[in-house]
Amino acid sequence: MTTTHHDGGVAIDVRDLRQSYGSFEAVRGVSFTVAPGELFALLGTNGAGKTTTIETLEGFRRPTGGSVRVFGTDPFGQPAALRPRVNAVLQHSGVFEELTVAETIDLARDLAADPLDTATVLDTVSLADKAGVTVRKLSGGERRRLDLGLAILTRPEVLFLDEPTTGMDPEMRRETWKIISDQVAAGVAVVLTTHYLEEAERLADRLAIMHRGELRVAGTLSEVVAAWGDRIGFRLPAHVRSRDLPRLPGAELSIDVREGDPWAVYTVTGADVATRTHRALAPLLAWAEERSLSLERLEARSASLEDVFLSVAQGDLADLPGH
Ligand SMILES: Nc1ncnc2c1ncn2[C@@H]1O[C@H](COP(=O)(O)OP(=O)(O)OP(=O)(O)O)[C@@H](O)[C@H]1O
Repeated sequence: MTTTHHDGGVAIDVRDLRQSYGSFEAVRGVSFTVAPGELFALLGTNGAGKTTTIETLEGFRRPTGGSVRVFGTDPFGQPAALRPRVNAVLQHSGVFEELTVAETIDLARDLAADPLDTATVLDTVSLADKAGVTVRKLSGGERRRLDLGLAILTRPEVLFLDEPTTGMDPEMRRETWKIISDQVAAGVAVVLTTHYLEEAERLADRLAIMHRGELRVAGTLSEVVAAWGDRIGFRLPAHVRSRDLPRLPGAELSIDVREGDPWAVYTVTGADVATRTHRALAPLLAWAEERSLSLERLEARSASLEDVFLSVAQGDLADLPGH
C-alpha cells in the first residue's frame, strides 16, 4: 500500500539522520527540511557525509537512525511511490558510452511516464549540436549537462544534484545555474551538494555546512554570514607586536598570516554588527594616528561564506558564534 502524506509544504524532511558503514558512523544526527520551490545546498569538507545523506534520501540506503521522508513517504521502504516524483544527478552517471546523446535521452524517455520531448531536453541543456555525438566523445562538462537533462526530463518535483557542475568551465557553470534556478522557480525542491561556494551563494535559499557527519552551520546565506560577524583587518605594521594593538569595543583580536605576513584581524559579532564595526573603527584609527602608523590594506567587511566554511573545516568551533 502506498501512503503519501501531505506535509503542509514540506517536500523533504530529514530528522536526526544517522548512517553507518560497519562501525563507522558517516552521518551523525542530521536534520533539515526542504520546501517545494526551495534550493537547499549541502556544503562540506571531503568525506563529511553529503553523498551518504543524499543517497539515503534517494532510498539507496536504510537509515541506521532517525528518519527521512520525501512527500511524507519513506524512500527506502516505498521507492516505487516516489520514483515518478524524484530524480537526481549523481556523482557517477550510469549512461552507455556508445549511445549518442539523442539515443540516451530517448532511452530515458521510454522509461518515464510523462517525459519532456527530446528537442526540449536538448535545447534546455544546450546539447542540440551534440545530439548525434556518442557519449564517450563528450567533454566532462557536457556529460554533466547530459546528466542534468536526463534528470529534468521526467519533470521531477524533487531533484537531488550531487556536484552537478564539476568539470564545467565558468560559462557553462553559469548557464547550468540558470537551468537549476528555472527548476526551483517552477516549484521543484532541490538538494544540491557542491564544493563551489559561489554556486551555493548564487543558488541556495538555505544552506548548511557539514563536517564529520554533522551539520555545523545552517540557515540562509545572510543568517550564516551575519552570525559569523564583520572583520576589521590590516597588515601588522613593522615593529608593532600583537600585544601592542589596541582593544576595540565589541571586537575580538586574532593574528592571521596572509601572504606570509602577520595580519591583525578583529572579529565583531553580536546584534547590530554594522554599527558595532563602525564604532570599533574610530578608536583604531585614533590609535594609529597617535603613533603615526599607516594601517596598510585596512579593510572592514562582512564575513564571507568562505570564512565560515574554513572555520568549520578547521574545526575551530569554539570560535564560531552560536556554538
Ligand atoms: N560504501 C562505503 N563504505 C564505507 N565507507 C564509506 C562508504 N561510502 C562512504 N564512506 C565513508 O563515509 C564518509 C562520508 O562519505 P561521503 O561520500 O558521504 O562524503 P561526502 O561529503 O559526499 O564527500 P566528498 O565531498 O568527498 O564527495 C567518508 O569517510 C567515506 O570514506
